[in-house]
Amino acid sequence: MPEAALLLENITCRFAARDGGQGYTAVRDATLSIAPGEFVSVVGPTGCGKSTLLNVGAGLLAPSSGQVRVFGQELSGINERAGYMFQGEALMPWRNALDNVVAGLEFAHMPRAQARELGLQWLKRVGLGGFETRYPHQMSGGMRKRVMLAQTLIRDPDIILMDEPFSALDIQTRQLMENEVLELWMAKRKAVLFITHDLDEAIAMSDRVVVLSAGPATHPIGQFEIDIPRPRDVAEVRTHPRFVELHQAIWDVLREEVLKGYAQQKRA
Ligand SMILES: Nc1ncnc2c1ncn2[C@@H]1O[C@H](COP(=O)(O)OP(=O)(O)OP(=O)(O)O)[C@@H](O)[C@H]1O
Repeated sequence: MPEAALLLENITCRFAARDGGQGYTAVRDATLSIAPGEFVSVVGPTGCGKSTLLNVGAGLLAPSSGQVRVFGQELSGINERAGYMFQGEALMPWRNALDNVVAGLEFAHMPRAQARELGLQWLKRVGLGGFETRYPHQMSGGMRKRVMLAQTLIRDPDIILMDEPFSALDIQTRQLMENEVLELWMAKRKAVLFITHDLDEAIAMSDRVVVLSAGPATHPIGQFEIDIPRPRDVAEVRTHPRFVELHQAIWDVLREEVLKGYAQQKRA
């Protein structure tokens, strides 16, 4: 078997309580592997620990126990082979689109002219050719997401970590962006870990969907190969008979957890 691009092995994450109380075990003994070139989505009820797992994979959060391996190497510190696209707005408001896109290259000391050239190419690739001098407040939510996408992909990471990147967008813009991500991914075939609470999105995009249990002590409780042919259009694929079948099968596992998660939130 080829080496996993990203392997989270027996990960447990405990958060200390502020008042010196018991603390909270968000994730317990979770194992998750993503092969090179594989697109894996993780779904689970709200607050179950999806972002926590992603942060562990990014090297932003050290697990309480367990191990992270990146192409076979044990990870300590930031995962330099990964690009990370957050849920919220992560653009620097004082920088225009181009300067936001090339920020990572600048930090990596790429010469300015070369970074600029690459930045303009990437802006074009995400449909923002000619918008390089726009500031974040002069762009729509969808345009800002495109800038974030270019900012993530410009460094050509071998692993792409996405945490509900399109959840704030309206449905049409969201589907356009999902198709764009799939197109870019088909061209480069990097390993993707995609976090979402939207099962339709997960099935439409992925090679494999992993279902997490409700918290505390979240861990994977099911995984499903998405054997629907590519290329896929995320809107059209929803009517594919196999999509409907897979949706039913995954929802059967997820439903119970969503109800548990909801009940816990009401108690909190
Ligand atoms: N730094 C922290 N300190 C204490 N508790 C935390 C911390 N980070 C996360 N948690 C808790 O761990 C649990 C999992 O959080 P996480 O953000 O990973 O869930 P999620 O599945 O990504 O949520 P959502 O679906 O709402 O985005 C939550 O109960 C959260 O309150």
